[in-house]
Amino acid sequence: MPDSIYHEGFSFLTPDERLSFDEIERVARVAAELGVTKLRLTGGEPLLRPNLPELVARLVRIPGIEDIALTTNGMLLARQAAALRKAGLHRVTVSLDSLDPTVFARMSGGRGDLQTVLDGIEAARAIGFPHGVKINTVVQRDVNDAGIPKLLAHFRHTDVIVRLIEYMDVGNRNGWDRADVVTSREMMTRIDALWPLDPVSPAYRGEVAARYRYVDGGGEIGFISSVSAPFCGNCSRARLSSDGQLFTCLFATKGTDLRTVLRDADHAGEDEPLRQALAGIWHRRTDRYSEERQERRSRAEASPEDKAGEKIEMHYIGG
Ligand SMILES: Nc1nc2c(ncn2[C@@H]2O[C@H](COP(=O)(O)OP(=O)(O)OP(=O)(O)O)[C@@H](O)[C@H]2O)c(=O)[nH]1
Ligand SMILES: C[S@@+](CC[C@H](N)C(=O)[O-])C[C@H]1O[C@@H](n2cnc3c(N)ncnc32)[C@H](O)[C@@H]1O
Ligand code: SF4
Repeated sequence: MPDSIYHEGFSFLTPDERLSFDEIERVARVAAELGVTKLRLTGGEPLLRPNLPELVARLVRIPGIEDIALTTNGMLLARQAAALRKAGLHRVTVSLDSLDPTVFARMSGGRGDLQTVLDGIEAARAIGFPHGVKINTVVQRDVNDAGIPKLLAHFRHTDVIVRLIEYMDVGNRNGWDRADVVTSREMMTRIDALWPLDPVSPAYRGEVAARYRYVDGGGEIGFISSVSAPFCGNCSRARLSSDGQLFTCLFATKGTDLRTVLRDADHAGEDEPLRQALAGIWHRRTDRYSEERQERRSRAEASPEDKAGEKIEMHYIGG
């Protein structure tokens, strides 16, 4: 969220514009009735939402929900980890792009503090989330790629799984250039030369990360190749923004307004309109942005961001 746009005078959502916990819980419950089993709380920064553990406790109780994860920048994690664990959160993913304070500062817009994030990761590990702790690392050429071995070495021989993510053209303002992408194949070659790797079978159909283990027993690592090897064919994710828009693709230009359905006074307390809206959106969806990007590239057309129009910004719908 660049300072130039989200400065102190920026008009953020009012409490009434945001979905309440009751409304989020209701969407999650109806989604679970339709077959959703996994929820992720992301953002924006989810730990800025007051009383987040209360929301977690409510979501955990929904029949059919087997896995609740949280993706966070880690700054407020140390002080909230215990309450989140107590509320029933299954696992935590912390975004961490570098262990070099200068690179970290550059990639986080000069905000945040590396040691505080590391303390948050350590707190989460010490508390012990049942489905574990992961690190999301977005790799950008000549920005943080040289520091990846140091970051991996830090977490080898721990139960923390690092996933290296190809830098994507999300939103409209990250100045993406394909030359900045370090492909998973390239990263894998570099890492394999240091610590040989062996593939591990996917844990579930459509798993986003390709899993590997260090042959020397150093643990597990994942590669997320959304640019070089798109996985739209297996995409099973919908994203609900805090003001109640449902997005069926990370690169969507518009969402569908569920807040109006939730607050429709003529059908107060009825779940059926919400169920129909959710099921209808999912059945109609045809999103395959990353595959289309790849196809344009192979036809040597203009880059997709030239054509895509205003995409939703990633901080609005999470990763
Ligand atoms: N293009 C694309 N990228 C995605 C999608 N889902 C995840 N990603 C990328 O992968 C990163 C990690 O996503 P997570 O949901 O944390 O990881 P995951 O491995 O899919 O999740 P788990 O298997 O639940 O641990 C995101 O921050 C994105 O960069 C998707 O649907 N499309
Ligand atoms: C948008 S953040 C939101 C949640 C939280 N504020 C955080 O920092 O983790 C969620 C994830 O998006 C991913 N992400 C952000 N920008 C990306 C990009 N350009 N390409 C690929 N993934 C990206 C990162 O992996 C990050 O873990
Ligand atoms: S680009 Fe869109 S459709 Fe493809 S995997 Fe990502 S979210 Fe799903």
